[in-house]
Amino acid sequence: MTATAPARTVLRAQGLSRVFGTGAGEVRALSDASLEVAAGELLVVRGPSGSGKTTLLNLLGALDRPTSGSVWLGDAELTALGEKAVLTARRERIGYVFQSFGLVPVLSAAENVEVPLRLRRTPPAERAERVAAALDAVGLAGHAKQRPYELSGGQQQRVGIARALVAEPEVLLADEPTGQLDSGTAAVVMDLLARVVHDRRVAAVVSTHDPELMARADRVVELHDGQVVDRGNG
Ligand SMILES: Nc1ncnc2c1ncn2[C@@H]1O[C@H](COP(=O)(O)OP(=O)(O)OP(=O)(O)O)[C@@H](O)[C@H]1O
Repeated sequence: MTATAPARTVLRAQGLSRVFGTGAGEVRALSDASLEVAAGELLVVRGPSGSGKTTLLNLLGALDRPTSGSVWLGDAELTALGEKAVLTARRERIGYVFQSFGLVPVLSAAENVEVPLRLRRTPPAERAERVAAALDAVGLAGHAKQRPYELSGGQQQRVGIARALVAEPEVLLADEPTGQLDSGTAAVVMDLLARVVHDRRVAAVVSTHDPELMARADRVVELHDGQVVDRGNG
């Protein structure tokens, strides 16, 4: 008999709420949302436009602070850290993938992937090695010198994934990563994301509108009007 150790929880949100003050009054974007993500798990957050997916991902990634509730990354309570410590946690422990890729247009694919390593002051020789390995892992070894405009949308997002993973984060957050891709390319990118999450044992949260992308999820959380309404296939 083989015993499998339960997967380690890496990211945990407890009772997260976020209220935005606007000229027209208060908007409750997220209400009392709780979730956990384990190492090597791909959690998909789905829900209609305006349901709070981006708000939730921004809070999980410490890009925003909740009105109430907490986010834990391992033993560290992200929501209790000061600005400097949050910045360090973001650089060292979390990788981000954006819907519009977020690549720097004047930098090559390799230079874009290198950015997180420069921010972490990784020595140049090690940077070159890790960038090459990251581009290889997303199938772009032959495209290192190309600028973003010389790449297709799917290739640009693969560069985005390589950049998010090059520094070996514990957490990967992707907000609508396939939102600007046609359905065939979206499927390729989502398959790649699922593979790297499982291979590298990253705890990943991916938001999407696209029902087809649910198939790659280990677990699905559904948001409606800022509330977790359903735990889908999990
Ligand atoms: N900075 C802000 N100020 C005011 N209201 C905001 C702000 N950010 C989000 N909201 C509101 O919070 C709610 C949730 O928005 P959010 O962007 O999180 O939804 P979403 O599910 O990501 O939507 P989409 O799928 O369209 O990207 C919406 O009603 C939105 O208008």
